[in-house]
Amino acid sequence: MSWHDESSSPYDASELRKQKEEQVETELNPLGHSGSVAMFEEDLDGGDAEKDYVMIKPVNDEDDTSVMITFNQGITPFILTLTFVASISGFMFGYDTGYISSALVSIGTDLDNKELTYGDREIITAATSLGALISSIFAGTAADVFGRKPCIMFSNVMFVIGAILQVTAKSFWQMAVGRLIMGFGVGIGSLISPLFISEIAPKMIRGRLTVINSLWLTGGQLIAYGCGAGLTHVNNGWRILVGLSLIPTCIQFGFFVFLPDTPRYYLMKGNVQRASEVLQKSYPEATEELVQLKVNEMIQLNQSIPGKNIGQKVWNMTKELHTKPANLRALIIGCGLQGIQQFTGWNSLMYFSGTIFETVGFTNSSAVSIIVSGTNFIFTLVAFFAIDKIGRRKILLIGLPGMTVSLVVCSIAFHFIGITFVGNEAQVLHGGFTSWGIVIIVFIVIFAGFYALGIGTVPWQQSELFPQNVRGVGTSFATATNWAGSLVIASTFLTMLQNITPSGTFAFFASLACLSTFFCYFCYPELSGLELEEVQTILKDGFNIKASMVLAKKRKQQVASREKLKLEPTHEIIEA
Ligand SMILES: O[C@H]1[C@H](O)[C@@H](O)[C@H](O)[C@@H](O)[C@H]1O
Repeated sequence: MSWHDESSSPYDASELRKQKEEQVETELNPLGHSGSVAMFEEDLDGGDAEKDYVMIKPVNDEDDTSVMITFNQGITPFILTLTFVASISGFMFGYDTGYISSALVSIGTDLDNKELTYGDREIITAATSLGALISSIFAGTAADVFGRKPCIMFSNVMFVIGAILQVTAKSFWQMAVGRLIMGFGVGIGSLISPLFISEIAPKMIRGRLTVINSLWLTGGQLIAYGCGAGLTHVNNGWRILVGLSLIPTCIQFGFFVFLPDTPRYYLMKGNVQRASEVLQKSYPEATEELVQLKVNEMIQLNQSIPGKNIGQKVWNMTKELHTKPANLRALIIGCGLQGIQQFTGWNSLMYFSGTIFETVGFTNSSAVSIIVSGTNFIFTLVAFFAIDKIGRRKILLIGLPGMTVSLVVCSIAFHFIGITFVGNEAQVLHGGFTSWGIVIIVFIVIFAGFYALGIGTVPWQQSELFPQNVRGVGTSFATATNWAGSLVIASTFLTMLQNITPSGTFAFFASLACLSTFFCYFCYPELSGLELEEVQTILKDGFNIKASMVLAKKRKQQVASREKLKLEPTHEIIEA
């Protein structure tokens, strides 16, 4: 696949600008208002048809190069189909990371005719995270070179090979290699699915649609826990558990044979025709001229990075990502949020909640684990409704303090239970079912709720932070941070329990959650309702928290007051 060569692009930026300004002035300003038009709700052909766009002058637009043309339509079945099919990757992510804890219990002597050692278990668990870390480093660039859709289909192939190797495994190493290959698929899917969804989503519900991926993810974890509990005592039940993962991945592959890639990707490749077709299908009510305007604008705002070959392009993109202030800020936010998501300790509960609950006196630990992952799922659903309406920033700033308090309470409760570790053995001062044990369960469930509402969900909105020309590498860095964090936590949690006690471990997570609240308060602008291209203007000369909140609010008002705007077509929307 070749890179799009800008020199052959039929679009010249200044020509485009002129053309667009003329259109803005003559066609879109029938009432004759002067200056750079902020916003209109008039049909291009001047008819009475339902209005489907607004024109927006972006914030801090010093060089005045662009006028945003945003579709303002509801969601269509086509966009919904694309979203649901892409988010099957989320399900695979959740299911494949979720089934392993129960599979490990039921494998018994099925591999090499001997029990798995503690180290074997760690290797089998960590292999998927390692595979995901490796593939996420390359996935972003691959998505730009080969396309989003072919990469997702490639991840399906990895899932199938990985699952077959595991289902038929007679030896430990075959199982571990199967998990590693499955991890390649998980890493690719975890990056590309949210990226794909954010590129096809209408801006006002982009957050929600991306959360569908997280819903499938946490739902996948819940289903894996449920199936795992049901199959624990079935002979070779773990093979069935792994085999079941083949169904969704084959469905996704089958659908993608017929579905297109994103318009933004087609434009990167210079395929204007295909981009227009997909946009038109996504917004059937938009006029042809409007689609064309949108396409032109996307070309203008998303100039691709120069370079003779892939290596040079990747190098230039990485340079652009680190040297351009808006990109660097996006990178700090993207990696920062993914790091916070992992280092505040949630996955230690996903992987080891059974151990923790047994230690504090619960015999039916798998039931409690299902309650915890069920809470994760339900509050991801709450995030689904809140993320665009209440906004990403607010739910983060509700979630992180809530997590901090829950972790502090757990830390205190662990102190009173008095657990210490001698080797791998937990010794409990006040054993059995105590009131401090109940406090721990209750606050772990509350922690799960606050986690899922904010930091469990928001970091996966990462694609919206980066402009198209560095979106691939940018999301790669952020996703790799996530998997590196997950790997570190999975492999150090038990050691932390032993060395700094459970009370110290939870206090450590609490202090990180507290620091993270400040990070989000100072560095994370409100991006709900903003165009992907508009986010760059926000990050251009600072984190612009205040400006972002004003802008997001105004975008919401625009949508809410469409009727009023028809009567009153000129409103200056944005001031610097
Ligand atoms: O957003 C997800 C989700 O919160 C999962 O429950 C967790 O296991 C993943 O690591 C995370 O990336």
